[in-house]
Amino acid sequence: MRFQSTNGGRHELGQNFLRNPNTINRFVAVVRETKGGILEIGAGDGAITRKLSLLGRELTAIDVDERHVKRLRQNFSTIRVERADALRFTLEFPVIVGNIPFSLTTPILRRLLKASSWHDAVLLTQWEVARKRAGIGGRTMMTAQAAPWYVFELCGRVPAQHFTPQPSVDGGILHVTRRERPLVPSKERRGYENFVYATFTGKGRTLAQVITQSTGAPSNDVSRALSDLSLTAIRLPRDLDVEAWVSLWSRLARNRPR
Ligand SMILES: C[S@@+](CC[C@H](N)C(=O)[O-])C[C@H]1O[C@@H](n2cnc3c(N)ncnc32)[C@H](O)[C@@H]1O
Repeated sequence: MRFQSTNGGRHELGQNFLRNPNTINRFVAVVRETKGGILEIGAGDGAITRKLSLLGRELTAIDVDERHVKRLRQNFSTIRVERADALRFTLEFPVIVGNIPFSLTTPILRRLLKASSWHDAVLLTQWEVARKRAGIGGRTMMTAQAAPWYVFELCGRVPAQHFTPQPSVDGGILHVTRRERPLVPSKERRGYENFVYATFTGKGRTLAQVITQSTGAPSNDVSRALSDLSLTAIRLPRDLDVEAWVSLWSRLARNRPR
């Protein structure tokens, strides 16, 4: 069935519905391990909503498409259903989940990582995005910036054939957990993020040169820090893990005027 709404067609809304029961169960099994009320983003025709409603927890389902909202309300009388845009709706829920439109992955993730309310997010995103966020094959700048506050875990690959219509790429289940104790004090977050940005975008032939430039620290201090932290073999910022970023921040960048 071709689906139209005042928000645009199926393609614009990223309406790739999950149809594989094993994948739906796998997704909900990750959510089951979390605690507290749940917000489901992009509930669609309720394939995940149905299983979530069996967890016996408070559940709010949103979708931007009014036809889905109408049908969700008819099918799920005990849960709260709202017609809402995931880029605007409140994120004041302990747990945020969803098979989110692939085209909105980055803005939704950015929004989530800025919000302070939730403690777990379970998202079905494009496989490459889920992999990179989880730091497999190198971290993205966004992950490196967020890592002192969040743990990113990859919980499995979802073949494109498990969706209808079939997207051009596989999906991946990403579980993001807020750290109870951040590895960098939250009042230093802006400075830390700037340091990561400056290092990711900095110029230099070696990591030492890049960090010397991004921090303004003397090159001897940078070389000593990299050696003390056993990081001399690392060539690119994306290959630094969260412990390395945090150590470099506290040794070389935190107390330097910028
Ligand atoms: C990939 S489908 C997932 C549907 C269903 N949860 C499933 O897994 O089969 C994404 C859903 O997000 C909805 N959507 C698209 N843009 C949205 C937005 N900005 N805010 C909320 N929902 C949106 C679409 O209408 C669609 O139902």
